[in-house]
Amino acid sequence: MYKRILLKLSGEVLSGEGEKGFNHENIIYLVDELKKILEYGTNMGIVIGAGNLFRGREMQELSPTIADQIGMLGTVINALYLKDIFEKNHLRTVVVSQVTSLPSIRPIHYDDINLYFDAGYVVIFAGGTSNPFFTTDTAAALRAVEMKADILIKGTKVDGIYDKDPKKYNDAKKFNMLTFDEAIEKGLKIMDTEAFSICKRYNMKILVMDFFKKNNLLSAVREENVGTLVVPK
Ligand SMILES: Nc1ncnc2c1ncn2[C@@H]1O[C@H](COP(=O)(O)OP(=O)(O)O)[C@@H](O)[C@H]1O
Ligand SMILES: O=c1ccn([C@@H]2O[C@H](COP(=O)(O)OP(=O)(O)O)[C@@H](O)[C@H]2O)c(=O)[nH]1
Repeated sequence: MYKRILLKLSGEVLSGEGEKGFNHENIIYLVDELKKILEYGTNMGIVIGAGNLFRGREMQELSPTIADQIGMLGTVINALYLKDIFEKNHLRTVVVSQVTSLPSIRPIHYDDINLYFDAGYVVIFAGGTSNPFFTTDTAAALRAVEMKADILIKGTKVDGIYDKDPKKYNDAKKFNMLTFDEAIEKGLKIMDTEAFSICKRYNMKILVMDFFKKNNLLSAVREENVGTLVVPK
């Protein structure tokens, strides 16, 4: 069983696929799925996206640098929203970020991360990488390496990595396992090349799995055969 994981969740986990905003049922589903894992004492870092609010590339009328800063602020909004709901459901949570100074957000200090985990807190990393032109997948790769996670788990709306987008092609074939080099060479669009290449450099395994299937996250953390694993060799 993995002891320390970085979970990357798309903003749409909070709204429902293709929706905007917050859907309480979806968020309670997330809380329930996390509780099943946290009861084992698993150290849990979360990088949350902002697709339920703003994606830089969707704001064509704006300059990309501004649109992306709005996108990053969206991840901060999601992180604070989650912190409150988590705590109302008895999950102690700390939000850390470099992009904003607000009373409920702490700066990222490496020395503190272990203290938060030891005290049983979920750590939500908000604000992406702090730079425009990146995505929260790349932030997840960075934070996974920084917090020395056993694995980066991308919880998403498909059940793994395919040779082409399974939402567009019925004949797409799923991989059970592939290497970072294969993922990069094949140009698989499930994650950014930047994220794959950071994980490759630091030997950080990635698991892509269907977050919307009940108990799937627990199976993933128990190292059962779900989703697609991306490994160094
Ligand atoms: N090779 C691929 N294998 C699996 N999913 C893929 C692939 N290429 C594109 N996708 C798409 O990537 C999506 C998941 O990425 P996700 O990060 O959740 O999206 P976003 O970041 O846009 O919210 C899936 O819905 C799927 O349609
Ligand atoms: O390091 C980062 C992370 C995110 N973003 C912006 O924040 C938005 C939301 O992140 P993402 O698209 O990764 O969210 P998700 O699709 O996972 O919900 C992106 O579209 C970018 O505009 C950014 O500029 N830099």
